[in-house]
Amino acid sequence: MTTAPSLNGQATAPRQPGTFHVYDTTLRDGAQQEAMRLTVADKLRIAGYLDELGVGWIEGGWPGANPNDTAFFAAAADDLKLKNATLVAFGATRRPNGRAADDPLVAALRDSLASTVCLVAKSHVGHVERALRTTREENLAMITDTVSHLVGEGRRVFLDCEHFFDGFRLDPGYATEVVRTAAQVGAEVVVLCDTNGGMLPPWVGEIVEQVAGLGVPLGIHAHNDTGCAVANTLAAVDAGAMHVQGTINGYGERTGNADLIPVIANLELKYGWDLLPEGRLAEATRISHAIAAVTNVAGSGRQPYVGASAFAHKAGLHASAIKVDPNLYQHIDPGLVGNDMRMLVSDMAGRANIQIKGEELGFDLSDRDLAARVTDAVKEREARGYSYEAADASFELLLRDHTGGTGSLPGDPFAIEHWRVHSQASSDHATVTEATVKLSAEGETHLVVGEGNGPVNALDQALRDALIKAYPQIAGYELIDYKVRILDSGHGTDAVTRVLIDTTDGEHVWTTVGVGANIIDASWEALTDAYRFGLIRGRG
Ligand SMILES: CC(=O)SCCNC(=O)CCNC(=O)[C@H](O)C(C)(C)COP(=O)(O)OP(=O)(O)OC[C@H]1O[C@@H](n2cnc3c(N)ncnc32)[C@H](O)[C@@H]1OP(=O)(O)O
Ligand SMILES: CC(=O)C(=O)O
Repeated sequence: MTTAPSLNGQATAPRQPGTFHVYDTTLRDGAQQEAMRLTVADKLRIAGYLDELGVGWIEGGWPGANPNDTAFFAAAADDLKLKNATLVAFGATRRPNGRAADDPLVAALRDSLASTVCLVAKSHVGHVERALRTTREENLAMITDTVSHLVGEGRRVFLDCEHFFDGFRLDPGYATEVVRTAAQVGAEVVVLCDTNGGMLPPWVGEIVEQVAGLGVPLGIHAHNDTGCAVANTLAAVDAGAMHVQGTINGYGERTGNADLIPVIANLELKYGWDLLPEGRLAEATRISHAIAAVTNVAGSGRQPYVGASAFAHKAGLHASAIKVDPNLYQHIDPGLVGNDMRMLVSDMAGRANIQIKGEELGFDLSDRDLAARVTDAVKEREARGYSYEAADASFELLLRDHTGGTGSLPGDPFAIEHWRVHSQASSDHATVTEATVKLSAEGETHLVVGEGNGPVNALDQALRDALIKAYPQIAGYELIDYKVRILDSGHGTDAVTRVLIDTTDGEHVWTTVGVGANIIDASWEALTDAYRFGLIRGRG
């Protein structure tokens, strides 16, 4: 373990495993994200992934608040076998002027059978008086009664102080009293929450440092409304917090919570602390993407550490230095978080991008002149509207043309003689589209007519029927996506059009691009390249 410098230039104290909590709230606060709806089965799968990642605590939801969360805790008690993590039930302090022992929502926490409970409590006088509509004293009594009741029932208790930072700025004495009270009656960690997400790192650091003087183990729960949730979390840690809360992919209410993966990765890779079990950080990218597949809410490609673009390089100057040493333009080795470096090909590419990408695809572009010719061709075609960043297969065909059919892509599988397409209205006013394609393949000529629900569909049908005679494997190809983008929309109906087509053979997916003033020309180019690429690669 190394000791890394903190922002103020002082050495950050290394923490030993076990003394620091990594607490995930994807299943509770993450599920508060707009349009997120997790079933019990989804929650069980996500809990499994979180356990694999190696977080210490998984907040599973609020039993008693809705049937789904109550059912999740029942299912978890039966089926969830966690190896690393402890499952936590979330809930609120009892209602004002009652008894925790009689409160139905506190009963649901007990009934959840979770060994650890995280209670949310008010720490902002405005919320006590206006939202809870009770007195400051009664709020402290609610905390005292609920924490001691659950501790008495054998539960470990953490306490989330809602709106702590705003509350502290308004009335530091009362906010501090809430922390002291909770700790005195048995809360193991008191978590300071930036519920409205309006804080900035220096403000968080200053307040946490003051509260840390109490000697109570502190946690941090930061929302991302200023775009500072991860930075605020680190500021709290620098000031003494020993428990970080966050969600995978930063899911959560409004703009989300602190994204737990960058929080962990920063603490492990920049501060040099060991937080996850050995080797688990290298699973972060896979697990982030697997959880996104379950939530059906994709993470951003630009997510730090785990995003598809996190180590993608587009600019020529970057690529030329990366050829010498990837570390010159990367803050870490992507493999440390299970991600990969990607080289992008576009009009911002220089020779180095083309050489690195070509090498990745099995082409020898070490000849400077050849690499320069391909670079020029890419720039010239991108200026006309092609986009090779999104269409690896078309880039591979372009490389093949420039390397004379050598490398991994030998000769052309078919030659088009001509094609035409026409649509006409039938007697019942439906539009019928027919396409004719004549091509030669494997020494034979095929003339085929196809019908479709539109010109592109009819052309695809005719092309497929013509090729299938020579290449039966085409039956296994499927066009899975077709995207059209108008490039100079100011031109109206005579604008240049870019078409991107995704094709699969059931195992691989490849993307081809076509460009033209005529949408059918653009589609035809992307379509023929899709079949050409699949057939050539199938031979290799
Ligand atoms: C900052 C956070 O994200 S905390 C987590 C928030 N998550 C959720 O709210 C999701 C789950 N919530 C729910 O399903 C519901 O709000 C329930 C079941 C908890 C409560 O539902 P209802 O009884 O219909 O009350 P409602 O939601 O309208 O209002 C919340 C009540 O809790 C009270 N309350 C708010 N915070 C607390 C607290 N820390 N301790 C005790 N009571 C509280 C409010 O004063 C209000 O009381 P009232 O019923 O006397 O007006
Ligand atoms: C508890 C919580 O989710 C918050 O204060 O944001």
